[in-house]
Amino acid sequence: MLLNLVQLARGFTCAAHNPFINSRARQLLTITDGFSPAISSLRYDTNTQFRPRGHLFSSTTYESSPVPITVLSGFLGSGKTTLLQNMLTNNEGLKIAVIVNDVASVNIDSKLVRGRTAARGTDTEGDELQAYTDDTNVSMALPAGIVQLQNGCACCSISGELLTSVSELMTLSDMRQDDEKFDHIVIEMSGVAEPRSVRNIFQEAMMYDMPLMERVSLDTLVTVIDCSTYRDYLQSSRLANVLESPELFYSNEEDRKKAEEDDGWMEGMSSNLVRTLAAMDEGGFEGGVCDLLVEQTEVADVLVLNKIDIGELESTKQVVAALNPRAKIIATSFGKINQLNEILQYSKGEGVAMGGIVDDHKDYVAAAEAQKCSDPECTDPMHAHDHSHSHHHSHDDDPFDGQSNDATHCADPDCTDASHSHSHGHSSEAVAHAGIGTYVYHARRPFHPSRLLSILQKLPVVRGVPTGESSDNDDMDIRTKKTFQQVLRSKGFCWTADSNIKALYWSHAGCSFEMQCLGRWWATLPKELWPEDAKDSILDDFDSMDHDEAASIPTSSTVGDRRQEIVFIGPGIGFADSQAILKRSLDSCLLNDNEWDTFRSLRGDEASLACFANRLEMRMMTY
Ligand SMILES: Nc1nc2c(ncn2[C@@H]2O[C@H](COP(=O)(O)OP(=O)(O)OP(=O)(O)O)[C@@H](O)[C@H]2O)c(=O)[nH]1
Repeated sequence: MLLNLVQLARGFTCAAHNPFINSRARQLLTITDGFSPAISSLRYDTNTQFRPRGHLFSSTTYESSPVPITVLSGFLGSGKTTLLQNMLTNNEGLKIAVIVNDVASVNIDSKLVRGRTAARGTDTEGDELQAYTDDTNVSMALPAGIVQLQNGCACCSISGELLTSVSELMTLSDMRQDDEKFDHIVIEMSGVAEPRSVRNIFQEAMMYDMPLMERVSLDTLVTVIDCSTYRDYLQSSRLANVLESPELFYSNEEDRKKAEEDDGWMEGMSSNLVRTLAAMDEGGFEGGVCDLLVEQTEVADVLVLNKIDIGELESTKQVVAALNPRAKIIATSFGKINQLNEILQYSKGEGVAMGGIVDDHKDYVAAAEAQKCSDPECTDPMHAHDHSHSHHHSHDDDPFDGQSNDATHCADPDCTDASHSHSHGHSSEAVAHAGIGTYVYHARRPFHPSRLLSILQKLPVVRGVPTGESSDNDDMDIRTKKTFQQVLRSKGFCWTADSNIKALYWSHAGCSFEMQCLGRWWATLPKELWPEDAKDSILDDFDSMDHDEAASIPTSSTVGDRRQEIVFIGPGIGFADSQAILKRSLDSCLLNDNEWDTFRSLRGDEASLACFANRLEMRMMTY
C-alpha cells in the first residue's frame, strides 16, 4: 500500500484539477489515514516517471516527433493576444496552431487572432473544421488551426477540455498535407489562469500514458508581464475587483449574469464591500491579484516584459528576476519579439514543464545562495555575505541552527563595534528604495505554532493567517515590523511542533498566506520505500547521513529532512541587517530547549497537537 502511495502521490499532487484521479487519490489517502511522502513531483521523479516515455515519441505509431506546445500566460490585459498576433504575423514559415482560452462566453481573443490569420489568407480550412464544431460551445474549432476554449478557465473549470482541444488540433493536422501539418501549438491562457495547473494537466496526461502525449509535448511556459502595472499590483494588497474583472469571480458568463440579476443591489455598494462579498461567493476567486501575478511569474521559462513604452522596465525586471531567477527575460513593446525561437521551443521541455513545486523551491534556494557576495573585502550592505570574520555576536553557538548559511552571522543590527565591516541602520527610505533581495532561513527545530502565528501576523497579509490572540510580540520593535512588512514573497519547507510527521509548505504572496501539507517527511518512511533514483537527492536534505529514525525520538540529535527552509524575497531583504532581523525573529519562534525536550518525549501526532495546538489552517497540497 505504501509503495502504491509513493506512486500515487504524484497523481495526488495535482488531483484537484483532474476529476478522474481526484476521487481515487483521495480515497487512498483516506484509507491509509496518513500522508503521502512529500515528493510533489520532484524533478528526479519526473525524470524517472516521464522521461522513459520519450521512447514512445519515436515509437512506430507516429513517425514524426511530438509537436511542441508553448503556453502563454499573463494577467488580464498584459498583452498576450498582441504577442500572439505578432507571432502569427511573423511566423517564420512555421505552421502554428493556436488554442485561445477566454473565460467569457464570447472569445474576443480568438476573434482577434482569427482576424489576424484570416487577413493573411490562411483560413482556407473551413470545410474540414466544421466537423469539429462543438454544440456545447465549449470548444470550437475555427479556421486556420485555431481552437477556442471558452466559458471557463482552461486551468480549472474546463481543464478537461484543454487536452480535447489539443487532440482536435492534432486530428486537424493529420488531415492536412504533409507540408501543412502543424509545427507548433501555442495555447493562450485566460488572464486569470494559473500556469502551474496547466503544467499539471500535461504531467498527469503523461503519467497516465495518454496516447495524445505521444504526439505532443509541453515545451515552454511563457508569461507576459505588463510593466505599466506590475509593481503596483504586486505591492498593493489589491484584491481582485468584481466590477473590473468579473471573470475572476465567476466561472462562466451565465453565473455572472445570474449573480447580476440576483444582486443588482450591489451597484450602489462600495466597491470594497462588493469585492469582499464576491470573494466569498462559493467557487469565486478568493485570492488577491498579487497571488496570481506571483504564480504566473514563478512558473515560467520565459518572461516577456511588455508595455515598456509606458511602463517601468528596470524596476519590473528586478522584481521578476527575484521572483523567478531561472527565467529568460525579454523586454517588448506591443509584444514585438525579434525571433520566434526566443519563445517557441526555448526550453525544449527541459525547464518548468518538467518541474514540480519542490524543484521550484530547490532552484530558488540555490539561486539565493548563489547571490551571496564572495568578496571578503566587500562592505556593500546590499550584498549578502558569509564572511563573519571575528564577529563576537556570531551565531556559531546558536543552539537551534548550526547550519544557517546566510548573511546573518555578522549582522547584528544592534552591534556598534566599529571594527566590523558591515553597515547598519539604513534609513527607512533607503530600505524602501532598496533593490529586491533574497534571504533563506534555515533551522532544524520545529516552530512553536502560536509564536509562529504571531510572526505571521506581522507579514503584510490579509488572508490566510488567523487574527486575534497569539503569543505576545507586540513589543516587537518598529524595524522588525517594517522588515516583515517589506516581504513580498516567502515560501518553503516548514516544520511545526504539532506534528513530527507532516512536511508543511509555507507560501505567502503579497497579501495572502497559506500553509499546505506536502505529505510526510521522507525520514518517516523506511528507506526501502524511497524511489531508488531519488535517494541521493532525498539525503541532500538530511542533517545527517546516519540519521536513524527509530532512535530519533527521543535520543538522537538528528532530525532527518525535517527542517525550516524558507525563502524571503522583498525590497531591502538583501541587507544584512534585514536578514539578521528575520533570522532573530524566526529563531525566537523555534522551540526552546525545554519545549524541545517535551516535544521529543511526546508519542505520536495526537500528543504533539494536544501539547502544541496550531490555529493555522492547513490544506493538503494539490499540485
Ligand atoms: N502601450 C502599450 N499597449 C499595449 C502593449 N501591448 C498591448 N497593448 C494594449 O493593451 C491592451 C491589452 O492587450 P491584449 O493583447 O489584448 O492583452 P491580453 O493579455 O491578451 O488581455 P486579456 O485577454 O484580457 O487577458 C490592448 O489594448 C493592446 O493594444 C504595449 O506594449 N504597449
